[in-house]
Parts: sequence; C-alpha cells; structure tokens
Amino acid sequence: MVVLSVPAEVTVILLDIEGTTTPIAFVKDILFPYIKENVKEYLQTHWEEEECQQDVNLLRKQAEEDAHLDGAVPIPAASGNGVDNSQQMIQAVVDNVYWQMSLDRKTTALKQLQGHMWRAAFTAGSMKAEFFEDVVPAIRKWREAGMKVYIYSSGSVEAQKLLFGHSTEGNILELFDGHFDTKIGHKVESESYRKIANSIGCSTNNILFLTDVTLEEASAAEEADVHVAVVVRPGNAGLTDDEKTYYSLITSFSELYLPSSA
Ligand SMILES: CSCCC(=O)C(=O)COP(=O)(O)O
Ligand SMILES: [Mg+2]
Repeated sequence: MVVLSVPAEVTVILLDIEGTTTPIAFVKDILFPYIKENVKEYLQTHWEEEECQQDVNLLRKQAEEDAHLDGAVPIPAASGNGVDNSQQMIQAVVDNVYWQMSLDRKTTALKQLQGHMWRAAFTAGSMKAEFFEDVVPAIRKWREAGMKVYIYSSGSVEAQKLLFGHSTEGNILELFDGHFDTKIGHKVESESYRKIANSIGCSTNNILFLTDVTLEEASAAEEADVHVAVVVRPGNAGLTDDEKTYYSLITSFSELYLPSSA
C-alpha cells in the first residue's frame, strides 16, 4: 500500500466532500436531480415563508452580479402582489437555479437554497449520504491520534450537517470539530484558507487539506501555505501527468500515515 507521511506540524485535517469523502455520483445522480425535480414545487409550497424569501433575495442579488454572463437568468424585483406575479417570479427562480446548476456553480445563494431543500429528504429518511468505505474508520483513527478534523465544502454548512447527520453510517457529526462553506470565501481563493486557519486558531501550515480538485482548489490552498493531498477516487476527473507528478496523491484515507499515531 502507498503511504503518505503527514508532516509533523499538521494538527488539523480539512476535508472536501464531493469527490473526497463522498462519490461524485452521489452528488450528481442523487442530490442534484432532487433539486431539479423538486425546486418548483418547493418554491410554490414555501413561497410565503421568511426563509424561502431570504433564499430568493440572495438568488436575486446573485442574478444581478451575473447579469453580464452568457445565458444568465434574471430574477425580477417583486413589483406587486397576486398569484400571477408570484408564479412569474417562481418560474424565474426555477430557470435561474437550472441555469446555475447547468454550470455547476458554487454560489452561496444556490447552495443555501439547495441545503434548505435537502432538509426534507434527509430528515424524512428518504435520502442517506454515502461515504467511501475508508472515510469513517480513518477519521476515527485521526481523532484518536489527536488530530482535529474539519469540513470545507461549497455545500452550505447546513447541507453538510444534513449529510453527516443522516448517512448510511448513521449520524457521524461528532467526528468533526467544525464546518466551513463559501461564507468564509470560495475554495479557489487562497484567502479562504487563511481565514479558516484564523478561525480554527492555528497556522495555515498546521492544516492538511484533502481535495479532488487540483486546479484552483489545491493550488489556492497551497498558495496559503496549507499542506495538500489530492484524493483520487473512482468517478473523479482525471489528472494530467504533470499534476500526478506535482501533487501528493492518495486513493484512500487509510494511506495517510500520522507519525503521532505510530
Ligand atoms: C453538502 S455538500 C453537497 C454537495 C455540493 O453541493 C457541492 O457543491 C460539493 O462541493 P465540494 O466543495 O464538497 O466539492
Ligand atoms: Mg470536491
């Protein structure tokens, strides 16, 4: 088995979700289709609720920022009352969500609505998150060895808690010391990793970030002096020969060797 030695200065392991703890197929074939199939009905049912209106306002602000992009779908300002107005607005939000999802955008606005929508499916037990089989045993071992373990995903913190709280392995939220999402900054910006270190109360070089995305995520983390290992999983995007040479690669969390656990 390949073994990757974790530098002695590392005290925190920061985990991506999609393609790292969880198969991309679970996200693309279960989580995202659920949104597409249910977004219209969800908006119609919850339209008058404050949480739903906050989600719509955030999506509208994002749509304004996106106005210059090819194919962007505007969400008009609420101009009047009445069923027709609400139905037009709902259709605009649905079209905007579909457009953003067609580009796999990671905007806070889209991720917030998605998190709220998944709540019903996870809490009803009709959806259970999946993890690669090495994930839970490895995290338990890291914690026994004294590591802190955090999640950093584009999925909202609320969605992350649903995922880890309702999984095929039960509720495993206790395995994490905390969660970060795009509210701290996007995963492709190195400043986000500095803010995470600051929030945890450690230096960036005390963190090892595990992700499947080399271009921009791994590189942004590295730029902030965070240690990075790229996780190669079935279904993940392929890596170039240069990326394979440049990055430390693991195919399972069990390949990480912690000197402190020897
Ligand atoms: C609770 S995570 C749901 C998956 C998701 O929406 C997503 O964007 C995953 O992004 P990641 O940063 O974990 O690759
Ligand atoms: Mg990922």
